[in-house]
Amino acid sequence: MPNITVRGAEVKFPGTKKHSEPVLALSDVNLSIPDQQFVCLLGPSGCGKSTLLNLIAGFLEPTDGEVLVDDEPVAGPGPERGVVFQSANVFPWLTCAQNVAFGPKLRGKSKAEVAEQVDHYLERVGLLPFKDRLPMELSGGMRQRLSLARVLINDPPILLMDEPFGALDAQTRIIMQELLLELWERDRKTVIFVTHDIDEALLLADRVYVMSTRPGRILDHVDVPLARPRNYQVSNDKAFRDLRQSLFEQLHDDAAHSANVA
Ligand SMILES: Nc1ncnc2c1ncn2[C@@H]1O[C@H](COP(=O)(O)OP(=O)(O)OP(=O)(O)O)[C@@H](O)[C@H]1O
Repeated sequence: MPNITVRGAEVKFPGTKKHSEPVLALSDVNLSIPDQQFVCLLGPSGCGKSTLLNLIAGFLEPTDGEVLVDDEPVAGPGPERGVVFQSANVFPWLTCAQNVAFGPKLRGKSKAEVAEQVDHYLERVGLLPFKDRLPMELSGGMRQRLSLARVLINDPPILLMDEPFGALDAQTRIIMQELLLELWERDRKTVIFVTHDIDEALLLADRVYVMSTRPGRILDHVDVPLARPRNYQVSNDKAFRDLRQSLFEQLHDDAAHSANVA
């Protein structure tokens, strides 16, 4: 089972015609994520959360340092890392069932096996009654469920999620967070989940990594001692409220400090 190590990672984007200065997006980032841990990367907009996730996904290479999965350097995207993006990643011309079948079909699974798996994963995300619908007939939350099913059917041991519920309304967002918790309780995949929402991070994570304003560094990590299984009511716990306050202060102080030195 894989674990993830990021050592001394730096990402510097070269200057472009529009922005002639290079952008130092990440500086000396170190992480060690054991199997089955649910980790949130928490930080303000533009601090480099997506850049860090893209490094681990293998979409980007570090300009310094290294990223290892199961002690092997990451040399590009791989089947053991499933990625869920903020906007639903689905083919609009395929039905829900066809969308979910896409991955296993590509891997040459038999028709019967694919059909059975498609039903199973659509059921798990609550979309089985919509299997013959097109994505445009679904709500935003349902489309994101479909994205999740498309990734889960490939059964990657690692899930990389980039603000997957960021575009959803508050109620749908809670339902999706609880669905993700339920799926995770059963599968215990290693999850790295990007968010700028403190409550979301505390509801979901075993460990929250707090990132600084740009260039992104890991300021701190906080282990979340709240009992599992969790649902949204955990936010009424005193421990939750205390952690929320302390994370808020940490993010606030870092933002104030960088505003003063800017
Ligand atoms: N391809 C790129 N070329 C140049 N600069 C980039 C590129 N991608 C990201 N950046 C810059 O790197 C910094 C970090 O961006 P990133 O998207 O990782 O932040 P983020 O924390 O995920 O932000 P948000 O929460 O708003 O999505 C930003 O200043 C961004 O403008």
